[in-house]
Amino acid sequence: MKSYLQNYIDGSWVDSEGGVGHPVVSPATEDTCSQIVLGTAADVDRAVAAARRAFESFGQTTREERMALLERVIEAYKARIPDIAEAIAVEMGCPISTASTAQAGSGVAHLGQALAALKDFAFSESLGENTVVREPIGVVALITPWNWPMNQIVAKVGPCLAAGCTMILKPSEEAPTSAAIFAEVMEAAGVPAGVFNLVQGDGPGVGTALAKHPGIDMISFTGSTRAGIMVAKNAADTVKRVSQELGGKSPNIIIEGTPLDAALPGGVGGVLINSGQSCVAPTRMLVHKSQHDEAARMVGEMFAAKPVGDPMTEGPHIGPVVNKAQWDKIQGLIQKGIDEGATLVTGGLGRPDGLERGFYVKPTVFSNVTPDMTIAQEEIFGPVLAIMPYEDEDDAVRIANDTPYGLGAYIAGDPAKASKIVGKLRAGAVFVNAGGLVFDMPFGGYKQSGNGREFGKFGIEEFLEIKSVIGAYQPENA
Ligand SMILES: NC(=O)c1ccc[n+]([C@@H]2O[C@H](COP(=O)([O-])OP(=O)(O)OC[C@H]3O[C@@H](n4cnc5c(N)ncnc54)[C@H](O)[C@@H]3O)[C@@H](O)[C@H]2O)c1
Repeated sequence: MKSYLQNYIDGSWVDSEGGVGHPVVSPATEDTCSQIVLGTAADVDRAVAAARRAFESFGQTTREERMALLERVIEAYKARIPDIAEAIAVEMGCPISTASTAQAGSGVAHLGQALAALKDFAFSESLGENTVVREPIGVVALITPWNWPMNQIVAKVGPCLAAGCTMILKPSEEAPTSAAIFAEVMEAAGVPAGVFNLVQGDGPGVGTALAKHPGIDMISFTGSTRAGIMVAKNAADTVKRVSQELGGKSPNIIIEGTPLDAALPGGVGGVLINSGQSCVAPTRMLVHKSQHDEAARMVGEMFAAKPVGDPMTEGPHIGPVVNKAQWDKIQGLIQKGIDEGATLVTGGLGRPDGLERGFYVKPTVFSNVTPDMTIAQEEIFGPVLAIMPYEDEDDAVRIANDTPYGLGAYIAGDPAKASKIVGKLRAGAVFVNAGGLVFDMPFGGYKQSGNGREFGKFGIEEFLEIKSVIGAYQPENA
């Protein structure tokens, strides 16, 4: 795979000022598959200066100009989907079929939704004699994770362009080459110099420099709650807006009496896709005590039947988890589940049979998990499911809400009964007999899962400031 040893700043690929090389390790082979250069605060200064200059004109563009630009970006993006998918599969281990469809494919969906939302977005509204105007906030830093790397990048870049902001992207150092290909997409689409900039780097280096930078108006952050808090603290001195899309531990309530053969597969698929490395994965399955043991048996069989293998081959299997640190963390949490008294239904410690190399994890199910256990509270980010028995509906809601997170919640069963629960769940998205993202619906968390909302018109709103114009005024960009 190609190495990317430069940053993309002010419309050109440029060397880092003082950056050091960083090997990208394939989680399937444990070998170096590519290399980037971790940028520096000097690179951030240069990118911010370019983005500030570009904002003077890009912030004044018309809706039609930005729509035409987004159309060009979509076309350029489509041409690179195979390259983006391959990069994702190699660098973070998502099997190539899912990397092509769900991962790389999501880029077209997000850019398309940004374009559709921009078409009739209300940038101004009259209030009596006066006018409320929504304007681009300015220069935005986009900090993204490795798990759905392109989905997270494009969910920010599309609305950011639509709003008229200029930006600096810092992708995860774990999945940096798909982001570099995305910068090539922006170059090919003719995005004006300085509007989109890419600075590769890690959290303590480039991430911190972005969060603290006085020339940046907003940080749009997706990642762990731990890092999101550090970003907000570092951004506080410059009073920049911080939008946080953070971790999750989503409950999946199986309503009492629901036939299990229909209710279970959706939740199982939601955990296993991407080897459990999805912020909104339904990783706690809440089952009435009368159906708990049967559900555990059935889910255990489904997990045991899931093949695990090479991400570069087509098929229904799952791949490895992203890196050794993550593999070690998951092993530690599986051990905690055993130590704290949960019932190990299938999977467990170590690699699956026949996979001695690569960060592969056994699809693992625990049952009889109680809310006080570590595996009921912490985001594991691996193919590990906790099945938790509940007494009655109130108990299910209490358990569902009993973590610091509030990203997603799932309900399987009778829609009338589900409807009574929806309003009691402290989560930013509730999936009723459904799963998967809907790209024009707002996406974001309650509680420590964050404070932002992304996707479509809600994504555009994130990147706008509100201006009151008191008195006679005729907006040009209504
Ligand atoms: N809510 C959502 O929309 C959403 C979507 C995807 C992933 N996530 C979450 O992301 C996490 C997994 O991703 P990850 O391991 O890459 O997360 P992470 O927090 O380790 O890293 C995310 C990004 O933040 C950067 N970063 C790390 N420390 C930083 C700091 N101190 N200052 C500035 N930047 C810093 C990283 O370099 C990376 O680019 C999970 O918790 C997952 O739930 C949330």
